[in-house]
Amino acid sequence: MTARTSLASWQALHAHARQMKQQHMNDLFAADARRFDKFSIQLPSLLLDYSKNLITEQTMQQLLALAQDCDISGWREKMFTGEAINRTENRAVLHTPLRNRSKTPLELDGENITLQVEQTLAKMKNFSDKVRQGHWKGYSDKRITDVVNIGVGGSNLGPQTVTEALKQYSDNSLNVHYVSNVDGAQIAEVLRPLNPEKVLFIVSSKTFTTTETMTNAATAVKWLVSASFDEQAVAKHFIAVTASRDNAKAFGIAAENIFDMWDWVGGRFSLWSAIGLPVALDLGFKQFIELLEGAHEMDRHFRQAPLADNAPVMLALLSIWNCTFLGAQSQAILPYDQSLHMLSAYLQQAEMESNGKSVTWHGEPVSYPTVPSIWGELGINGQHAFYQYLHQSNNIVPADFIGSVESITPVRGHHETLMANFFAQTQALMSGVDEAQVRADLATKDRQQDYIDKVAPHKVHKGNRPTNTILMERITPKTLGSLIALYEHKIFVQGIILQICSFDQWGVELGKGLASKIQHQLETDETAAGHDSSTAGLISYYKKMTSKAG
Ligand SMILES: O=P(O)(O)OC[C@H]1O[C@](O)(CO)[C@@H](O)[C@@H]1O
Repeated sequence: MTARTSLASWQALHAHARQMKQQHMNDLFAADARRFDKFSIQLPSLLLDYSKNLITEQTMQQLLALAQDCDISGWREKMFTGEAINRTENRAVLHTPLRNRSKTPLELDGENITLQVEQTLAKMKNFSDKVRQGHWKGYSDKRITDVVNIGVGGSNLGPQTVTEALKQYSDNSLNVHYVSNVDGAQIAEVLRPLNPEKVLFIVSSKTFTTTETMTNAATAVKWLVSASFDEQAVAKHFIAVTASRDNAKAFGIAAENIFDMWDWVGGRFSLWSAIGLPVALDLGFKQFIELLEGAHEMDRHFRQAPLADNAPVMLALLSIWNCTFLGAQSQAILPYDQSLHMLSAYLQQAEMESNGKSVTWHGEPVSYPTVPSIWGELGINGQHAFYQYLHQSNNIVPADFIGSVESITPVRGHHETLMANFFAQTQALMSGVDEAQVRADLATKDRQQDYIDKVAPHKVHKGNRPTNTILMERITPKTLGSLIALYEHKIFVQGIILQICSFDQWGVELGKGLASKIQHQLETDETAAGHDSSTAGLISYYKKMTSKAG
């Protein structure tokens, strides 16, 4: 297969990038009154405006040529039809059938995937209805009031991001809590106010081997049994979501309390599977289905829209343009809607665990930057914290601004203030203000010349900082489903163009292995052998201090 760098479209983009670095977006906007119309895409759930990027029509044509050379359409079909595109693990990548509300039949290795998905959804419906309606009883025959999801990474971030985003849609039948950190402080804090008789634990782990999750789950079992004095209580208070029934059963979860997921669903793409059960418990099954419908709507757009009008494809191409060709190293996710306060953490895992890699599909070193580091915060909080850096540092940080036309929780006067900032920031990042303007402005304020000379350079904003604006109609289960699926497909397209294996995560294994060896050394008298002097020194110091404290 041709290396990306030897494609004519790739080389042409490099040459074009050199020219574009000399351009300013202000001039591009001045030269073309139709820039917004040309560089925006309107979908039922959202509007994507990407006109505030350092692009021209030629840039977009060249990026689309690259997408075609990389056979995005072909790879997209391979994903949707279940080819084993997760090469290193030889697995299909099938999060899309989890939300295929058209229920299009799909077979994989002789198994009817659609049927398996529908059966699990039916089990989720029965279970969530039963718990929400108070028919599922704890060991002392009391109804469940609190649900604690124990899981980490993809088994936590998806459902928690959605639960937080859709709080306003909950009827508060149940309180849903999340425990992900193995720092005992978190589980202790979550359990402290809860009544064991009324708590249901969901142990969510695709592998059912993740140390942090298993440690938290074991603590939860002890907490329950020490209150109920009955090992049998576990069957009424613990359920599991996993691709490993055997591991869940070995842990002590009753077979009928296990919800299946499958190896063809990646952890960070698993929100749509039974991993989303806390969402169904919190909001009701109907709203969980609406979330799936929103994602399915985006799947259809991604699969059917021509590449030039395809929102996920555009987001991916622009990220590659900004990072691989123009040299940006990080990207900010800046939601202005309070409900999306966990979105940047969610997308951090989705993009960085997928594409933060440095060898190609063929195991050769990649010779170009792959994906940026993803970070972010609610926009308004960011404005009063790190936006200084976005506006005036020497590093260019492309940013996605995400806001809603309508607030879910309208409070008179607030939304306009919020959205005025939302629109102002992308404008300021794009247009900036040059020294002549700064000086003219200070002069109109009757400032002394020596003050103007001193301050003017500090007030210059170079502008020309790329942003995408995603304007949602309103955050609902459906539009949120679409938004998340938009980014999932963006990540897929990035991976194909950059020739990265997006669906494995070998990079998390090395640390896991070392931690288990070190844990043994912490818990026993074994000396901290087999480490570099820094790690050995730290472990010895820790052991000395804990033995003093003990
Ligand atoms: O669901 P599991 O198997 O507990 O894994 C949790 C998370 O851990 C990771 O494997 C990374 O350590 C993620 O990919 C995954 O989402």
